[in-house]
Amino acid sequence: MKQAGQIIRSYGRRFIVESGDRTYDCTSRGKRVDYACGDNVDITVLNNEQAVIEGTHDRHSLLYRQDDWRTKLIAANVTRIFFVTAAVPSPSEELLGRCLLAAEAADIEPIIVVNKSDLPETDAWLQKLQPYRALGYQLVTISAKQGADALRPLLHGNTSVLVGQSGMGKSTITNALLPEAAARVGEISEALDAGRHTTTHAALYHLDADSHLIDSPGLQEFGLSHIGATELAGLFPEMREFIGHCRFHNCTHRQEPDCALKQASKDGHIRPARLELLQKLVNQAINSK
Ligand SMILES: Nc1nc2c(ncn2[C@@H]2O[C@H](COP(=O)(O)OP(=O)(O)OP(=O)(O)O)[C@@H](O)[C@H]2O)c(=O)[nH]1
Ligand SMILES: [Zn+2]
Repeated sequence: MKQAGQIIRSYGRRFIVESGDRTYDCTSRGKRVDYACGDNVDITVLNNEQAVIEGTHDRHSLLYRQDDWRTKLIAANVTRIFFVTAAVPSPSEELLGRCLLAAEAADIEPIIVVNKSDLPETDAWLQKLQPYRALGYQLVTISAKQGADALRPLLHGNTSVLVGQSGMGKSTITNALLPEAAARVGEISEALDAGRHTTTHAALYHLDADSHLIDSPGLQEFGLSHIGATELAGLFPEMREFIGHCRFHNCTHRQEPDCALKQASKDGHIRPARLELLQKLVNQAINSK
């Protein structure tokens, strides 16, 4: 008999599905792997521990990244993305920029969490991130080692996902918010991860009846080849008002004369680093065709 459930762990090919007050270790029909943590699914129960995923229900949202040929689903049905960053170890501003674009493309609100505020290096990194606040993104500064309660009001009523480079503190945040659940889940993941400390799979935790949190594995890259060249500029909030004012209606904002975005950058309305990111992504989108 089929029953409904939700994927709360995704190991790539194996999934843990929560259904009612039970969890099942699941495989998928035909070895389908296009399921993500947070997906609402139908399962066929085989026994007390095992079930098979038959398919997903419609998704409200899907956050994913795509390198040239590989699609990596990050989380489904999330309403907020927390990009977790810290001054140590070496944060990448490009990765932040790419993640913000993926959030804009998926129509999910991103929030930037600057973790490790206890470290002296944090001030300089926070300064570098101020322009993102001007773009309308919320920045929250915390020290997860001391607690993550400042995030609670932002998590409330949402299904949130933590994304970011490895070592920025996503798991520390999860543990601070959910000491008991994390300890319980630690048992499952230890058996599967053979004692590794780094997060190797996405995991969904319940904060309360309507607030849920997904911790995801650390990212080193964030491929956006699912976003077409013409779509990219519209995902940069500061570029929107200039789109449509270039001399050529199909301007790619690279070599063309009288490009409204390049002019806006010269006039100080668009930071050069952001225009360079756009141009780099347009190059990649055009070359990968
Ligand atoms: N100083 C300081 N260190 C922190 C803080 N939060 C986390 N750390 C440390 O940063 C390191 C990485 O933390 P994790 O929570 O494992 O990072 P992660 O983002 O989950 O990393 P992955 O699982 O690899 O994706 C650990 O040594 C933490 O103790 C903080 O607020 N201040
Ligand atoms: Zn242009």
